[in-house]
Amino acid sequence: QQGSVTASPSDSMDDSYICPVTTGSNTLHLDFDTGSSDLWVFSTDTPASEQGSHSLYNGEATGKLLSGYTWDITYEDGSGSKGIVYSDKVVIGPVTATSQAVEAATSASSGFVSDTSTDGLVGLAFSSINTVEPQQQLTFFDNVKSSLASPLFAAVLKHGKAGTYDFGYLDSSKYTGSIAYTAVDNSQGFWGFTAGATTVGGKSTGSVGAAIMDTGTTLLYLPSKVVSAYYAQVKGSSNSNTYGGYIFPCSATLPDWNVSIGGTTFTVTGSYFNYSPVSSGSSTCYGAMQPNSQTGGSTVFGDTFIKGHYIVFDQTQGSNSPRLGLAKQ
Ligand SMILES: Cc1cc(CN)n(C)n1
Repeated sequence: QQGSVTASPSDSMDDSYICPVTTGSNTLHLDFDTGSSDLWVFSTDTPASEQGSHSLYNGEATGKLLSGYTWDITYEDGSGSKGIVYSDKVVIGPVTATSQAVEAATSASSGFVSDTSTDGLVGLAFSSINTVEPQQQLTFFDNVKSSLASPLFAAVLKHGKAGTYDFGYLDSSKYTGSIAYTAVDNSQGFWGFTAGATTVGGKSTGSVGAAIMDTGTTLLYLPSKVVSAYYAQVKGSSNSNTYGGYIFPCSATLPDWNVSIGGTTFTVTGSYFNYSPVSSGSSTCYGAMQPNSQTGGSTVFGDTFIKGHYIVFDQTQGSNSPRLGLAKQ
């Protein structure tokens, strides 16, 4: 099988990208996250006080309860959820997993409860970091990959408009030039890779090193040397204690940022680095490139980098030789 599902920005800042997913007989809007490995949903097992206006998965109606199984996840940004586990049919686009572990939330942190755009997450990192106990469960990709035309999926996310996640095939109409491949280190359960030299305005701004490709993270978190060298090219920028990161006048001209990955140079358009005003109506804006001290030292290529590129999460060389493919959209 193979196919595509629409990925829509959750808000005007491209905070996340959500896709329609049918779990059992209910369609929910889920955040596809290549930085985690649990498929969890708001459900009829979520306390009414926490259901908000979310669409709900009804495990009792269509699923098989995995008796005594539990899950509990905390993300890098401190958000989290936990609950019980069903096995059920999950359909994404035209791709079906017949017995997918659907993790029903019995508790979710306030950010999830109030984020009405997102009814849960689909973890697309490696199953080695799935949190279900006593028996770890497989991700949607791991469950379907042997039935896909090719064992891969591609993220084709866009700034301010709908893109897609494609499962099982490469679509040459969605990228330009050739795909540059680079080896993946999945020893920590992530799509880890090495990024190299960076430049801004023709000037070298240092090398990045080990990083993860994470569709579930909004911004681009880099070594402080690279970040300070970037904002040195942005008039009026500063690293604000008040706002916990680099800010600049919303009217500032933001230069493009270039990075070498897999022997090819990729560019993030400068305007993508204007995340949003620090508060509604402010003329001070918060940067979409921030130091990796904000992510516990991990360098994270989040949506700020991913949107505008064609990113392939690829196991065609075997599940022990995963790789990332990158191309310009
Ligand atoms: C909910 C969520 C997912 C991620 C990225 N893995 N973050 C930082 N927060």
